Amino acid sequence: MSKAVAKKGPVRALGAMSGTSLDGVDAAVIVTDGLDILGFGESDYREYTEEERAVLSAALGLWPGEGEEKAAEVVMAAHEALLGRFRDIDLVGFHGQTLAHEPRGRGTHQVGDGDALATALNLPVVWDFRSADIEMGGEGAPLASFYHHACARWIGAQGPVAFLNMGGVGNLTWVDPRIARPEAEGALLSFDTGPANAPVNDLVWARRGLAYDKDGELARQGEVETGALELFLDDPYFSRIPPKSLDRNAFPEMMSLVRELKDEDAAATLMGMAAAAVLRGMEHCPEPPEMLLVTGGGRKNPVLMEMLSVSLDCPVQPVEEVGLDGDMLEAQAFGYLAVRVSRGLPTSCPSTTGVKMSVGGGKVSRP
Ligand SMILES: Nc1ncnc2c1ncn2[C@@H]1O[C@H](COP(=O)(O)OP(=O)(O)OP(=O)(O)O)[C@@H](O)[C@H]1O
Ligand SMILES: CC(=O)N[C@H]1[C@@H]2OC[C@@H](O2)[C@@H](O)[C@@H]1O[C@H](C)C(=O)O
Repeated sequence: MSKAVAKKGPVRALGAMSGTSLDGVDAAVIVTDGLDILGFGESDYREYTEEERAVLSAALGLWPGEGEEKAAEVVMAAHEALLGRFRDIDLVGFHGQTLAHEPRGRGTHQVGDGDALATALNLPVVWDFRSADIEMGGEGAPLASFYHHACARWIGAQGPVAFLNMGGVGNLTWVDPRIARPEAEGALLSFDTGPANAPVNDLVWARRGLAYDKDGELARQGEVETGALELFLDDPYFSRIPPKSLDRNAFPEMMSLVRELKDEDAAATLMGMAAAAVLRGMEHCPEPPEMLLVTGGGRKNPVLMEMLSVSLDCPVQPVEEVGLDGDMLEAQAFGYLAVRVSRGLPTSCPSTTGVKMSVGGGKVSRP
């Protein structure tokens, strides 16, 4: 093991996440011993160009060997350029780009090669975080849950809180910080709530050539079509007991449900579906959280935040309200998880992914 990974105290880990909304790569430094957050460092972002996004979008659903080379090139070039800007890094946590996710079938596929990245950066790289969990019967997602537990302790939460990540897909982690170890029974419950921003992005791209509905401007002018919403909520996914996870395009019927609607109503309805999926998800919490802390791009959408606030009994706040960075939380999570993997600590457990027993997923590649 390289000296940097083996050293005992805190390390400066660089986490990188290329999420399901296909907007770009986030990278952030976190200082941690794999248990506690000891500090935060620099962060940076590399947006995908329109051409790159088109390549990634066309590769969604592909499995290894099915012609994903172009997507791999896009992902690797973006990561090498972005991660090369950072200095004094001990270890990299590289999530890659999820192209396909079928935990009960073919597994999960994040494109990107950790071996090649380790060589390019001359640093140890932890990657392929999800496969081991799936091999042991888990969903392979969500994985940020253990980091959310560290966040809840870092903000000094005294009772249960919930983290909601509204990226392309939504995921929720209920945390009881009074239980010190995340893998201990009762400390965590996590699962994907449903589609979040991805359907609205797809809609405004197809109809208006926009990457996303900025500040919910389009949705704000429309009305939620309740018939479509009810049909969407009939899907058995929402009553399934968590843990559970989703592929980005797991609800293809959403688009046909709004096909006949004018742009404003279609955007409002898709946003309403994302919010309603969260409300259904909240019903699975073991006890009501003291607050819902929202991370990911969706927290910047006032229409979505309003939909959540009016329907939930607890305060709904962006994570910035408690001193965290909602643009970088997932990137930090994969830095934190990389340190855990390098130290043999678990990264998921039965209540976060449904895995049979706690598991530390992830390969370590050295330069
Ligand atoms: N000002 C804004 N108004 C409305 N929506 C926004 C705004 N800013 C960001 N978003 C939405 O958030 C998305 C990006 O979110 P984020 O970066 O959290 O996604 P991700 O990391 O790709 O996803 P995931 O967490 O699912 O992997 C954008 O594609 C857009 O839909
Ligand atoms: C398979 C996969 O990449 N899943 C992502 C996706 O994006 C959000 C949601 O679906 C979550 O399950 C996960 O990412 C977060 C960061 C996680 O693993 O916690």
